[in-house]
Amino acid sequence: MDAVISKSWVEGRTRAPPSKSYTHRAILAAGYADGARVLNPLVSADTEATMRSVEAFGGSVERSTDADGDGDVTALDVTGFDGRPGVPDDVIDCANSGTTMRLVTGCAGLADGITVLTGDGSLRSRPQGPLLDALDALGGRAESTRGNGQAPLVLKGPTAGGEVSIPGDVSSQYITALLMAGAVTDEGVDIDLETELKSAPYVDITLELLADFGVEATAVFEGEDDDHDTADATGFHVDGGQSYSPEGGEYHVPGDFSSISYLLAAGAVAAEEGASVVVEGAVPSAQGDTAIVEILERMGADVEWDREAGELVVRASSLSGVEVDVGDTPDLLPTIAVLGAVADGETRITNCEHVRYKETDRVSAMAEELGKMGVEVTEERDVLTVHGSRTDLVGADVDGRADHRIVMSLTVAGLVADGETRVAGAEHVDVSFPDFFETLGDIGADVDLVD
Ligand SMILES: O=C(O)C1=C[C@@H](OP(=O)(O)O)[C@@H](O)[C@H](O)C1
Ligand SMILES: C=C(OP(=O)(O)O)C(=O)O
Repeated sequence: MDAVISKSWVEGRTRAPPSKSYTHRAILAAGYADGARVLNPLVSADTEATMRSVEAFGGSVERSTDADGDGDVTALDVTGFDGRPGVPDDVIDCANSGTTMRLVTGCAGLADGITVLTGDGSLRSRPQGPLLDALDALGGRAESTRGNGQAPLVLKGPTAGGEVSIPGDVSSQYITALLMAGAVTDEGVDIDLETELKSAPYVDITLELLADFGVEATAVFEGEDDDHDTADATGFHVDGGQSYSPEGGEYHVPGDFSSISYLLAAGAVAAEEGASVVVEGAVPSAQGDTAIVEILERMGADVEWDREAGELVVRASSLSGVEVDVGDTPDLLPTIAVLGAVADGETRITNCEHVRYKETDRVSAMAEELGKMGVEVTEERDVLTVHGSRTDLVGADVDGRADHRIVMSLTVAGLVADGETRVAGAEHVDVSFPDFFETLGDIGADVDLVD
């Protein structure tokens, strides 16, 4: 399916979809528990892969829908496997979801037998090697069928826990996987980081959610580190023998700031003079991607965040290029690249090598696709520089690379490009923001979906 976008103004009130990262963790944590009710879940292709996984280990997931009959899922009632996952009857298909594959690898390490994980072509090309080595070091067995550190994966437990060392600059999801599983091992898990940690706020999300499920895990710091920024951690620790149990038996998922970034970007670049876009459901949480608010401010955008009300307002703004380090916030790169294309001057996106290990190499993808729209972009291994100017953007046929974030960010670029922009692979928004096109349409974007 293609999305065909014409230059348009946006204005109005909209709502953030629930967080993908919190939903994955909440479903799996409920699986590790006796069970729990997950309120305001994101139901998307990726989180459905995590639901299937919990079911494969012996749990169940029931959906409750709105009384108004619109089919919106308001809660997931998860029956858990209480820290002891069973051996799955079949291969688990993690589809396009890196989070599912990594977090479920940790869980598979607890099962007394073999678990096989696979996924789509993109997921089968992403790096799993360090996590497989960690599981081996903990006394389990973990193999890539092709011996290249990529899925399909064959995993054998059970592991009792122990000490592992792992790089921190490939994926923080390895740490999340080991902490979530480590809490229900006999001995607990000590993780020593071999390199600096990238995507650190995602580990903060994990620590926050674990605490809400009554599980204690901590970052380890060396020396005189007073500010205790997780990005500076040298390791992590979780005691074994813990039980997952959220207060009141339920957990509420906050709005998703990676998804919000497209709505804010749309408002900043395509709201008419005097008009605004308001995003509800923007409550503070551990999400690193809340940085989009500060990035927009630095670019000169007129944006206000009422944290108490969970409401963001952005107005028509003229933007200037800035330098942004995305070490903590890899998922913002496509949004920032588009903002940079519209802004005057140079936007340098630094510390971005790990953004190449996503659904696609997003550094190259944004350089090439924005290039097709007339934008001058310079790509280095760890830096993407966008030489922006609103007047340079021209509509073009671009490829969403079967990657939800590339599709959504190029759609936002299409709102300000001269002429028609056609983004191939529009259906992939179902990974994190299934209602993306409807939401944009509701605030005035001229977008048609065509087969
Ligand atoms: O743990 C998570 O929920 C995520 C961690 C990040 O990945 P890496 O840690 O692999 O950078 C992020 O890019 C991904 O979208 C979600
Ligand atoms: C990289 C992403 O997710 P995952 O790693 O779960 O595939 C993403 O949502 O941008």
